[in-house]
Amino acid sequence: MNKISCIVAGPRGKMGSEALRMIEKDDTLELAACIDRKHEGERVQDIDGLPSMGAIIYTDAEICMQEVEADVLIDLTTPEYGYKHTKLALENGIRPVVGTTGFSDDQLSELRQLAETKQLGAVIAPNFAVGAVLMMQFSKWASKHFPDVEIIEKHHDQKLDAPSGTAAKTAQLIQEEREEHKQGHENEKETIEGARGANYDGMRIHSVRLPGLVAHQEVIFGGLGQTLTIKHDSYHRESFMSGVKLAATEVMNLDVLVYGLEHLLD
Ligand SMILES: NC(=O)C1=CN([C@@H]2O[C@H](COP(=O)(O)OP(=O)(O)OC[C@H]3O[C@@H](n4cnc5c(N)ncnc54)[C@H](OP(=O)(O)O)[C@@H]3O)[C@@H](O)[C@H]2O)C=CC1
Ligand SMILES: O=C(O)C1=N[C@H](C(=O)O)C[C@H](O)C1
Repeated sequence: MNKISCIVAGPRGKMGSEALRMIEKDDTLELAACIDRKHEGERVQDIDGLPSMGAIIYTDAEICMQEVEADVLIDLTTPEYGYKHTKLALENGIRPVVGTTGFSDDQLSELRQLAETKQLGAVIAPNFAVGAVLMMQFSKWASKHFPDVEIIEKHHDQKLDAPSGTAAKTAQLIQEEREEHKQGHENEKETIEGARGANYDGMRIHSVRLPGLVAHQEVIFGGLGQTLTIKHDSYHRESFMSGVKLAATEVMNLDVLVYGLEHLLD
């Protein structure tokens, strides 16, 4: 069986380097090339801290995607470049698997449309950890019975986007499930701006950023005389890798863009 050949964008990053280690050990995936901001023309194995892999690094994403024969782009970069890389991949017949968070709704719609026009599979997943996907699904279900809900997400202090992609996706899933609902006191006033967090359709999202954290989320539901808390913790970035592999495998059988790993799980 042919291996699925992958380009990884962001190979020196916390997630990108973990993805390289996963691909190195995997029998079904292989690394075709990397896209980085530095190290043009060098090999992955020549970069400190990266696995011993011979793939070449490109700093120009367009040239990379035109020159390298690859099935899948795995993007783990920044919102700005992740969006550009995803678009380029679709334009060059390469299926994107995107973990990068922080895309706007308009960007997601545009990419969905492009994938449809090209009839090319794409997976954009704000969280590749199976436990986090279940946490989001359980939260969606719970909101049917407990419409009063707040989300607390906690991440390492190097994270660029807030709220996290996972929190935004959780809020969207809850919005789809619960009836139209106003929560909290109608005369509530913040005496310090931002005290009540971000407002997504009346749901509050609180973003904590601290060294020592990896990726954590609690969804708290309040009812009469009770609360329900649904919580997930990623303590290590290995937690995301079975999801990255699943997406890189399943994207080969898709001809549309799917948003969220839940679409690929039984
Ligand atoms: N879906 C999921 O399950 C998960 C998603 N994420 C998301 O993945 C993304 C990356 O996270 P993380 O690894 O923690 O972040 P890091 O900052 O550790 O890594 C990002 C990497 O991308 C590189 N980069 C920046 N611009 C470019 C470019 N133009 N071309 C190629 N590489 C570039 C950075 O280089 P430099 O250091 O030089 O700036 C850096 O090495 C974030 O959006 C995060 O939210 C994170 C964890 C899980
Ligand atoms: O930046 C991170 O670290 C993470 N980002 C994703 C998000 O924004 O939800 C997934 C996970 O929470 C880790």
